[in-house]
Amino acid sequence: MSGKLALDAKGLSKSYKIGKLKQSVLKSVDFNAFHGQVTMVMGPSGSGKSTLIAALSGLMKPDEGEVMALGENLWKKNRGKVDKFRLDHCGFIFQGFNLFPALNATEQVEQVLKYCKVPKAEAQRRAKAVLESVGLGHRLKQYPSELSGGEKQRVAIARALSKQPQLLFADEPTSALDSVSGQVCIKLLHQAAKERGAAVIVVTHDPRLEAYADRVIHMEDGKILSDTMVAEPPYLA
Ligand SMILES: Nc1ncnc2c1ncn2[C@@H]1O[C@H](COP(=O)(O)OP(=O)(O)OP(=O)(O)O)[C@@H](O)[C@H]1O
Repeated sequence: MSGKLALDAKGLSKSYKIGKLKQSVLKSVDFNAFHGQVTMVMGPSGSGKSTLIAALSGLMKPDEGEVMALGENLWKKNRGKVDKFRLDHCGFIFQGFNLFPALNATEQVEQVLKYCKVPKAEAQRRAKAVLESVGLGHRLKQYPSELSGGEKQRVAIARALSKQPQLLFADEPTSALDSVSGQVCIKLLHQAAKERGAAVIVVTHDPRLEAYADRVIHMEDGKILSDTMVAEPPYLA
């Protein structure tokens, strides 16, 4: 699986209308990502990174262009099938963690598995195992208000990993974290690519994360300016 094309997008364009003004946010962008690789998307604020992720993951339909995701033409599907694709194959990690305040760490993960129709006993077993794998075996019953920022992000990562997605999207996953927690977070994403063959796409401003990237893409003003394969990622050194 590793090294195979997971995402292949061509000619993605998107504009937003604000009053009478039309702002072009993606300008015919071609993008691809491979299983087993961490692809980092960097660029200034407003350059279209989050919009690109949204178009690649089935969150927002582009005005033009095509996304082949795991061999399927994503935007040719009807809304329900796009949602189902996202549920079955995509994991998301966001800057703000997006945890439910009323659920403890285990329940956060079980909730997602319930949506994926995993039987209850299996969901309980998997939630515990995945939380242990991100180093939260001692925080299984804690609520978000009782967890540090780094721990909350690890719950969010556990939740995203629990359904074993082939496509993992992280949008500024470390920006609310101190550098140690940020490193733990990126190492877990890196592990998902290397051990499970997920295609991991990370939008970030954080240059420290480049050390874990197989590929770094720079965006500016709705276009890809550069796309660099890191021949020997520094983390191996
Ligand atoms: N729903 C929307 N309606 C109108 N404009 C939007 C919408 N979403 C994004 N934009 C605009 O599109 C542009 C690109 O936004 P996007 O979030 O993709 O950029 P970004 O590179 O991810 O920025 P940041 O690094 O600040 O998160 C911005 O100017 C933003 O204001």
